[in-house]
Amino acid sequence: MTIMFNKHRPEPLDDEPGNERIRFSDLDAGYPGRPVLRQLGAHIPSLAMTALVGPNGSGKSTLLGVLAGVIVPTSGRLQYAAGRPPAFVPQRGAVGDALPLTARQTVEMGRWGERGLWRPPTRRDRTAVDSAMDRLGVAGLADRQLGELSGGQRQRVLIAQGLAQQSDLLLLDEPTTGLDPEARERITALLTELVADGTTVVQATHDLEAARSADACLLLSDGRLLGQGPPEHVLTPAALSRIWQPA
Ligand SMILES: Nc1ncnc2c1ncn2[C@@H]1O[C@H](COP(=O)(O)OP(=O)(O)OP(=O)(O)O)[C@@H](O)[C@H]1O
Repeated sequence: MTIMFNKHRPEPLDDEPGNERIRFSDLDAGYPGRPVLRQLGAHIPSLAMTALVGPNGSGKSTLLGVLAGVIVPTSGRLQYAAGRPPAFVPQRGAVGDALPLTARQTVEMGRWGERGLWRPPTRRDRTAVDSAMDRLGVAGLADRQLGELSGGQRQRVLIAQGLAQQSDLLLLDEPTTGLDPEARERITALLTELVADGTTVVQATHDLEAARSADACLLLSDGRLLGQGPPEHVLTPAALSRIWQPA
């Protein structure tokens, strides 16, 4: 399983207007020999839900990886308002089914960044894990193997791992993709509650319904930013048909 903690020292915002959690400008990023993001400039509003939207391969996961600090931009500026390092919940498909981990062990991994890999868990760690599992309704699955859980259950365990990191900035890669409507609704409602409780949430999503209910959207196409702002301004029929028109 890839568990990604932000190890880099983030650059602080030079002026703190109070409503921006992350700001980036002229950002280029990608993989060796594969540039993806090109000259992106935008901000992530504080205490709000932001949806990253765009077709397959447009760069949503890459941008999340950059915001999480696990992909280093090749150029540009990336600044964070004061706060905890981000918690990153990767795509469910990126997590191996065959790993011999229980649901609880998976959530406990969320504490590694804070406590270090080899130190025994403290009471604070156990409380953080218990409370994240309760909140996601997965406490009853604690001893079940991750690989034998349903897609929705596994997704909730992964979000609990993110919550156990006790960050005020939660980044999620397609948290509702491939789930049935009930599981989707449950996760969407939980993310909305987290925002109300003071967390800034960013999710990459293919789910236009979820994107329309976000506070802000960044619309990506081919590694470029086509629009940012409230969903009703960004996800217009013209913009959507332009990027999703059949080849
Ligand atoms: N580890 C990697 N190494 C090389 N190229 C990669 C890697 N991961 C992604 N890419 C490429 O980078 C581009 C952007 O991928 P990314 O996963 O960011 O897009 P996405 O919008 O999240 O797509 P999807 O909706 O399919 O998840 C794609 O062309 C992809 O093939």
